Amino acid sequence: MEKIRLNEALNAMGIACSDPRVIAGIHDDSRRVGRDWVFVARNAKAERYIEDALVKGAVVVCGHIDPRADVYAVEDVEQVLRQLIACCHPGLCEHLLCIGITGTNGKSSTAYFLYQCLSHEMPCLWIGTHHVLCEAFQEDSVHTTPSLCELVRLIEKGRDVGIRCVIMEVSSHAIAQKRIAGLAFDHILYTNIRSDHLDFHHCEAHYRYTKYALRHYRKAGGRIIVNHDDPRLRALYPLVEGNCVTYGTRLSHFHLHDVETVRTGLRFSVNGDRYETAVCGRFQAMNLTAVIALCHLLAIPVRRLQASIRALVPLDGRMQKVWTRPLAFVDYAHTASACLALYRSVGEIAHRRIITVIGCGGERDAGKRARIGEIASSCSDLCIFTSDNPRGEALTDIFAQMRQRAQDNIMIFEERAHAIKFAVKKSGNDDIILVVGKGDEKIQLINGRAYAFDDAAILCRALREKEERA
Ligand SMILES: CC(=O)N[C@H]1[C@@H](OP(=O)(O)OP(=O)(O)OC[C@H]2O[C@@H](n3ccc(=O)[nH]c3=O)[C@H](O)[C@@H]2O)O[C@H](CO)[C@@H](O)[C@@H]1O[C@H](C)C(=O)N[C@@H](C)C(=O)N[C@H](CCC(=O)O)C(=O)O
Ligand SMILES: Nc1ncnc2c1ncn2[C@@H]1O[C@H](COP(=O)(O)OP(=O)(O)OP(=O)(O)O)[C@@H](O)[C@H]1O
Ligand SMILES: N[C@H](CCC[C@H](N)C(=O)O)C(=O)O
Repeated sequence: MEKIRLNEALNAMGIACSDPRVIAGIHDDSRRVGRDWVFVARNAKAERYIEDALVKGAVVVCGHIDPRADVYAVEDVEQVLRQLIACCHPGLCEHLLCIGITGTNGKSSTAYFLYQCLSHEMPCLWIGTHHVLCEAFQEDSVHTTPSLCELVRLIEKGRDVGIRCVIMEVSSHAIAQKRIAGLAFDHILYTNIRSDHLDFHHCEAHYRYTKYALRHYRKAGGRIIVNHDDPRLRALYPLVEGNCVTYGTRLSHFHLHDVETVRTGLRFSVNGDRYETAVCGRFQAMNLTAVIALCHLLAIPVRRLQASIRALVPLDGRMQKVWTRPLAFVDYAHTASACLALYRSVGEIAHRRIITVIGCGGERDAGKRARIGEIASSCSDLCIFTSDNPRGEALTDIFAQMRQRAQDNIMIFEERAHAIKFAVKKSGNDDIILVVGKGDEKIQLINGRAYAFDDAAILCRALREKEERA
């Protein structure tokens, strides 16, 4: 961080200030600030924490005139926040290899695989939905892409421990809310664009064009790595003037072929080179092809890549096999397209029946619930609808929407743990049990409270108890 005086920084933005203290840091959360920090209260809710920040010795920037000393009123808080960060953290991404990953499904899987492959080459930092991870430290995440202030904090923290590469998942919310303002990526990778978050974006075109807008955050010469199978991504080509590198099962720069689902994971070829991995799920072959394309751009030899992919540790909660007889998986599909990919992958494994436990999150895109209910019930022999982070919504409303186009093989258990136990009770040794929607989440959010909850642990316990009883 540069040594910038408060008066210099604010005066440069036309804000009167004569305070010459050196800015120690900038944050929009009062819990993160200390002496000589700038706390930027971005909205009315945040203004409740002005006193908290002042007590800690911070100065405050907010959108309302406030008579207290050390509080500066500005017209456009968001813009001042971005300018302050640009001024105190110039070139945040310089001398770092920065890779942004976006798409409806597969961001975390792709990012984690890439993190593992690139960590053999240089120290990396992965910023994603559930984890911020590098060799020196690990933090839990709340969002797929943290706020701008948190991103700056994490990248600076990573720089302090010597990371040379940042792999970041970028959500559409983050692009729309400019959480990545001032960041620049060497390469941007698109997994796929389907439908999600229409509660926030209101229409698919807005969602899609928001995702496309990530292209503006490229460093000069940066490449865009695109899933060529996806027609919504092919529409991106004219916008990026020949800077695309394509991958997919259609004719592409990195052509995926001969995918085999085996009991031990996957085998597949890219441009004639054979890869094998313990990662499960046909959909992961596409994510891995994206990783291979990117590693190729970084001049990593195929031999080394084959070895890295053979050694990959799967990401918990993504078609995670937790039991073998019956076969039981935990998966994080929470969009209709992810559900389709999941059932396609599972369908390739020999089985008698498929028993699914699934729910849809509250206070998220309600428009996807009917389609998810339809897919899950029509692809299962028995389908149990249950809770998945209802947040502040009534479960009865969520179930009503999930049932709209569902088959008549559904049952409803409000308690997710009961639903899982019931699925286990009904299963036979040759069946497949799928527990879908929460992946490796460790909490269940109900009415503003977070309760400890772990699909994999509950499923394993129920299966173990059943086995012991038998
Ligand atoms: C609609 C939306 O984007 N809301 C975001 C917004 O909420 P908010 O303004 O209501 O925040 P709040 O938590 O009530 O707090 C108000 C303010 O007080 C501040 N505060 C709070 C407490 C305190 O002690 N001191 C303090 O200063 C907070 O930093 C915040 O600035 O600002 C908060 C702080 O940055 C975000 O956590 C919050 O994301 C909400 C919770 C959210 O869940 N967003 C989801 C939809 C989201 O962004 N999801 C995507 C997922 C995409 C995907 O993976 O597919 C994501 O990027 O993760
Ligand atoms: N390439 C893909 N195509 C279709 N579905 C996929 C693909 N990759 C993953 N999925 C599905 O999406 C689920 C979530 O995967 P992952 O966490 O990698 O995606 P994500 O985009 O990071 O999700 P989130 O938006 O919640 O962060 C998986 O469990 C699987 O069901
Ligand atoms: N990153 C996604 C995850 C949703 C997962 C599902 N379990 C839910 O809570 O809706 C989101 O926040 O929209």
